[in-house]
Amino acid sequence: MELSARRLALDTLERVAKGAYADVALHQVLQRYALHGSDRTLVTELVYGTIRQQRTLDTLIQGFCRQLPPLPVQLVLRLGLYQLRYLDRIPAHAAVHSSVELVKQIGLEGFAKLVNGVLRRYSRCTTDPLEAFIAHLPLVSQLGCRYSFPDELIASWLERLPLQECTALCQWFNQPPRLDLRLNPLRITADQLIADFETAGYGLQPIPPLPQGLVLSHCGQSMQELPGYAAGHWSVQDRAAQWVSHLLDPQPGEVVIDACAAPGGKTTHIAELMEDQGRVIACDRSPHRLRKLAQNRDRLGLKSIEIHILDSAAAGDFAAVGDRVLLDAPCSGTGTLHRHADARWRPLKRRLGELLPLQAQLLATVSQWVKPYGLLVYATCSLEPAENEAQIQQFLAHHPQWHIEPPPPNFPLKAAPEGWITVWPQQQDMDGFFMVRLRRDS
Ligand SMILES: C[S@@+](CC[C@H](N)C(=O)[O-])C[C@H]1O[C@@H](n2cnc3c(N)ncnc32)[C@H](O)[C@@H]1O
Repeated sequence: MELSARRLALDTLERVAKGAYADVALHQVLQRYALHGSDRTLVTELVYGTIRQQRTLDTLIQGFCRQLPPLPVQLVLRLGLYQLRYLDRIPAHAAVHSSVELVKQIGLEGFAKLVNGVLRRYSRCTTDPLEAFIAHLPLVSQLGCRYSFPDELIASWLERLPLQECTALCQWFNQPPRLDLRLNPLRITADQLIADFETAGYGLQPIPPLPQGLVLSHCGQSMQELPGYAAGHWSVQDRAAQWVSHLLDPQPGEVVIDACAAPGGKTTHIAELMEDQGRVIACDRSPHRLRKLAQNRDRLGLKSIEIHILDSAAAGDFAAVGDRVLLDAPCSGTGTLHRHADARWRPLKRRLGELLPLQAQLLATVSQWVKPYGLLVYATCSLEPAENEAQIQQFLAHHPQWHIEPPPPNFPLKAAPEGWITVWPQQQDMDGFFMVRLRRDS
């Protein structure tokens, strides 16, 4: 059974190598073969782990082989080395044997000796061979190979963090993501939800001082199989993302516009905080993602959310309509690299070239949706200053009728002197985020 799990992991990795998103490719495989329990866990771990550690694994492969083998063999080697290096529960002989069998199974038996040789040499090493392979590289590339990140991300972090912090950030992003839930107070109490999970064999702990936040101790199941999902008792949302809606602080009866709303994590939180009273206008340009928002809204039983398919960068539809507006902008996602195993490999500079003008245009347009003296919250799950601090400075320079309103003094996330909040994962043990409140003066 374990061998077939590895074969499915290999098939998924091949699809990702051809350009598929890792989560989409994995989801399709898990669905098609109806995998459950330990097989599901193993395939997920092998796929995400191998993609995440790709640069480290390739550095090892290059160190052991004179030239890189063809891609399918390289993928088998990555999988084998991943098991040897990162998975304590798989004995070395099993990792080597199953990799040799795997390369035979895909019709490349001519490479069985190479796979056997590389994995055996690695498993016999008494010290980590990686350090010798990277010793001659500059510091940025050494860190990139050791923690498996592209040089451009490491270089960007080193501009703002001391070496020790940068290392801690890399290590934090290489941990499997934790699962935070947000309970729906309109449907259930925290005590009841914790009791329901306990009955089903799961530990659920509150996350003080976050009012609706709960952390799940472990999860081998898909979300839908956990207690109370279909009944709308909770949503999945990281604690950092939950703080964004608290910074917005929507009140019952208000008009609140979520300009980039899908799939609705924050929209539904906003409606819950408003006790489902008032008007929550959820806009997004992606009909597919908005369908997910509609499903979440209906599952959670929220009536105050209306959905609009539109380009929020262009639309003037809601001039001075919102008491509060949230712009949870499309961004590089460099604060959530642990959640999307392949995200770190998307070229940052090229992505910023597309995102920065879009974010600026979105800010310019949706700021007009705020009533005089109303509030706008700008948020990203990025750690890149160009998408965050610089974007806000540029907005304020061109919009003198706006100013930053720092969070209230009792707000648990500490703000910079400028009034914005940057959440560094390695310091605060939550997703990386940027959030800021802007007040319209007139
Ligand atoms: C960071 S995600 C939003 C996540 C969402 N707020 C949540 O908490 O679930 C950014 C969203 O912006 C949307 N988007 C990108 N460009 C847009 C535009 N010009 N107009 C409206 N939505 C846009 C994307 O489709 C995506 O759903």
